[in-house]
Amino acid sequence: MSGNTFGHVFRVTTFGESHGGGLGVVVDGCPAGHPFPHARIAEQMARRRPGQGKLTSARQEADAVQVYSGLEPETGLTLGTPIMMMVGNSDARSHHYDDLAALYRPSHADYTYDARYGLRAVAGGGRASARETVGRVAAGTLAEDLLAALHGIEIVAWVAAVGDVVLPAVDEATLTRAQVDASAVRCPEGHVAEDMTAVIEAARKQGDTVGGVVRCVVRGVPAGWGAPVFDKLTADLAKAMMSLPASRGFEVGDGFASTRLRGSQHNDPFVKDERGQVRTVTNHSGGIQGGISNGEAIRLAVAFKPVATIFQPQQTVNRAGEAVTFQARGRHDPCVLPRAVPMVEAMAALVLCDHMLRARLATMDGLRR
Ligand SMILES: Cc1cc2nc3c(=O)[nH]c(=O)nc-3n(C[C@H](O)[C@H](O)[C@H](O)COP(=O)(O)O)c2cc1C
Repeated sequence: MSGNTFGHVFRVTTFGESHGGGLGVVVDGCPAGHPFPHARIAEQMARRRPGQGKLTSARQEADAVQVYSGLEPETGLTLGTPIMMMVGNSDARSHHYDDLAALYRPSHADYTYDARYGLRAVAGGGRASARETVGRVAAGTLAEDLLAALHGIEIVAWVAAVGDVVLPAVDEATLTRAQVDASAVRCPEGHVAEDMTAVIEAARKQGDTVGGVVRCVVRGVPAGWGAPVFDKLTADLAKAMMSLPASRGFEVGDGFASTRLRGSQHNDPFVKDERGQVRTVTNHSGGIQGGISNGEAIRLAVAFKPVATIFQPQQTVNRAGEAVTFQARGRHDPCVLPRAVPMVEAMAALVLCDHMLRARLATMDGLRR
């Protein structure tokens, strides 16, 4: 397996390199008859793209998605056949990467790609570049649109920490993308967003980078999605999030903080609500128990590292193993957190859409039309 495909029923294969002809995705397993969400995909692609201001890489890419297959031309409905989406690369400055063929950037993927394949696409970092996520965000937004249409599901991610600046809490029941996008850093609390911006600006001026945490809530997932052993929702979400470039940690519910609680504090008591629905009073579990959704909001967090490309001299070795000093050039993100927000939303949508379709195949009721 090459590791370019994700999902079981709703399957995506991404393709393309950062400085090649373009990048995209083939989606296989999308149900027929769904109105293709062109506008929604364009919106999420705009939130993902570089060139959004001083906090992101200055590379200018329009990232307009072309759809090559899988839609009925007259109606724009999905045909149930593979959907191929692609964006071109127009602002690649490959000469900035000339030195990199012969040396290994510290904490980037040059050495490990060489170790794995014996060669690599040097310019722009090839598939190690976050440009690979173009295909994920396009496919994830289609998945999100299916989840919204069939179950009214809403997915909202936000920047919850940058360096030492931490957003204490938000109202996860009502938070909207508009509130998240009120600041360029994508933190919904104004004064915290300002502090985060200052930290990113300071890092950028020092030629350095800074990491942080994206949190995400998924509202409206019914009880009963997931699988009990290997393909637990927790496990699939962990794999999805940890497949994002620069991700270094993953939590569901209270995550690592749950280790500081007693069972008596962490347990989520069950009650029946006014509609006779089984609910929990609290949601420390993050909406998943035994690998299966319990009908509460799914709450997760992803930690992103301070990315590798800093504009300071660094010690490394070349392909011959000789010690050299490396000085980066080009356009890079001083902090990837604001752009990671739509990527986390997309990966959550891909996992949940796959499990929505799998849940339908799991029972006789789901199979009856
Ligand atoms: C939105 C986003 C933007 C990124 N931009 C850069 C960048 O400008 N420079 C860089 O060195 N790494 C960047 N990265 C991270 C690299 O793609 C990643 O660190 C590299 O592939 C090595 O993989 P690893 O960090 O997951 O081990 C970015 C990641 C994300 C999510």
